[in-house]
Amino acid sequence: MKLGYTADAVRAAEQPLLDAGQLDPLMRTAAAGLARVCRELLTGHHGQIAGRRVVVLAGSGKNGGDALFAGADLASRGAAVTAVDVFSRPFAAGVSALRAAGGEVEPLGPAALAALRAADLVIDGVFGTGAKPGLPEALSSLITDWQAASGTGSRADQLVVAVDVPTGVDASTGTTGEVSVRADHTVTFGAHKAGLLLPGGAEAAGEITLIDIGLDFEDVIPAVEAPEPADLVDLWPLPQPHMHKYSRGVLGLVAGSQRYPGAGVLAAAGAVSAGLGMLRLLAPATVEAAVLERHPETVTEPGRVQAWALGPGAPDSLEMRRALVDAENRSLPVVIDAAGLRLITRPLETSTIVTPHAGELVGLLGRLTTGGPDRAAVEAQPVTHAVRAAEALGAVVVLKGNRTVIARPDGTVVAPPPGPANLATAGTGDVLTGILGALLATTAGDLAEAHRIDLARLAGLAVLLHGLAGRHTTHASGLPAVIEELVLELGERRP
Ligand SMILES: NC(=O)C1=CN([C@@H]2O[C@H](COP(=O)(O)OP(=O)(O)OC[C@H]3O[C@@H](n4cnc5c(N)ncnc54)[C@H](OP(=O)(O)O)[C@@H]3O)[C@@H](O)[C@H]2O)[C@@H](O)CC1
Ligand SMILES: [K+]
Repeated sequence: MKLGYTADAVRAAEQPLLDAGQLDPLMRTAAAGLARVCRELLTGHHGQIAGRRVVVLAGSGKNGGDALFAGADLASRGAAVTAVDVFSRPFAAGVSALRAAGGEVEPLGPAALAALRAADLVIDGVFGTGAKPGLPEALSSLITDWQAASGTGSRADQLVVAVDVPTGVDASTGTTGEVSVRADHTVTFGAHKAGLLLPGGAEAAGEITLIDIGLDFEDVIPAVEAPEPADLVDLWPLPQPHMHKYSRGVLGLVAGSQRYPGAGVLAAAGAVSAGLGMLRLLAPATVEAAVLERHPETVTEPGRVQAWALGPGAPDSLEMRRALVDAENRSLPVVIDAAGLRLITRPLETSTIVTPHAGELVGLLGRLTTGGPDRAAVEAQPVTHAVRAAEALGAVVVLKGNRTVIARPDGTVVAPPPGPANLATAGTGDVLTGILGALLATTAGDLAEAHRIDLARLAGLAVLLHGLAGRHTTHASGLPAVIEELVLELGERRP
């Protein structure tokens, strides 16, 4: 799991070292790590370092300093390095090092654009964690003119390496202005900046390398967690040998209707594929019949459950309300999707996950807060609005989109990697609700006991697995079989 920290947290971690007069060694370590990645990329893509054209975009702060020192390293190995001095007051020690190694410094102007276009490698060191919002006009036209073509650099074989954070990306939130650098690779120092793991920033950053510069984050709560496939092996709740069907967990599912029976079938299949003790389905007879045909082990009588999932496929409101009352009365965890979201007008008195897409989040925020956003605002700033909803509801919010983000009421976020484009099809959300329900049912005991299981992290695992499964199928009804296979594999791979 990658952990992301805000710019303030990074500065706070850096401060004791700066107070101890350690700026110079910190920057040397950072620049050495950056230079190593640049050398590896140049050698890998262009065969060698000597003779390759490198352009350093150098701002006036330490980010520019890091880039200039790395440029000096490449120049000393024979690369032709030109630094573009963006603000006419570059980091002085970096300029001296570059010149001493044979590199040149150019002011920002027409020659800079030509150099950028011709470069084999561009090192973006304009802004890092110290950036204030908004790029100056001359800089934003330079970036636009250089990166106008699709992809990152001006040519397919041009490499772009961002120093710490791509310029134009907010290090803490990942929001980008109209113009920002698109990198193939970002080399970040001390800790992942939260913005590199969030929508916007993650796409701009490309692949990320973290360089350890000795900062201590032991007691700092990360702003963002980004789960990775290896986390599934460690953390996915798998059945233990001593379990029986009730201790493994029973999910009560309220999903599907005469009009939308398929959503009930998909939610049920999602739950079964993720693994659980027993599925108890409360739905009209047509939905029951369709689910029983596929999963004859399903129980269709009311009875005790360990968790509830409700909402896919416009199910009966009365049945959903009954489930919510039971969840609140017995402190059972609940996942609420689609039609179920419309029943929410106040925070629920139990562990809750809601799974809106942008439009549904608008409705939720409208009912829970005054002056709720419109859909465009949610799509432009998904993290901000998911967090607002999580705060207002006291619940975990899984805001579904091409980049799903998960917010906790304390404002921290879980950001799984983006799923494949083919998950943007009907029914995939129903499967996700089923998976989430199964996870709640199988971990309900731990949730109640000591809050050892974190709901948002659990949701992150579900979204991650759902995304991985999406790579192997083109439609929602293909997902459950792949999920089942992946879950079985997790069991085999767990040490
Ligand atoms: N964290 C760590 O432990 C370590 C961090 N390190 C490195 O330091 C970097 C942070 O350096 P930093 O603090 O100097 O900030 P940085 O990002 O270079 O930018 C600030 C400069 O840009 C300017 N400026 C800002 N916004 C502007 C705007 N909109 N328009 C115009 N100008 C604007 C601003 O000017 P000012 O407003 O001060 O006049 C200031 O000069 C970090 O990302 C990493 O690379 C490592 O070397 C060592 C360990
Ligand atoms: K940068």
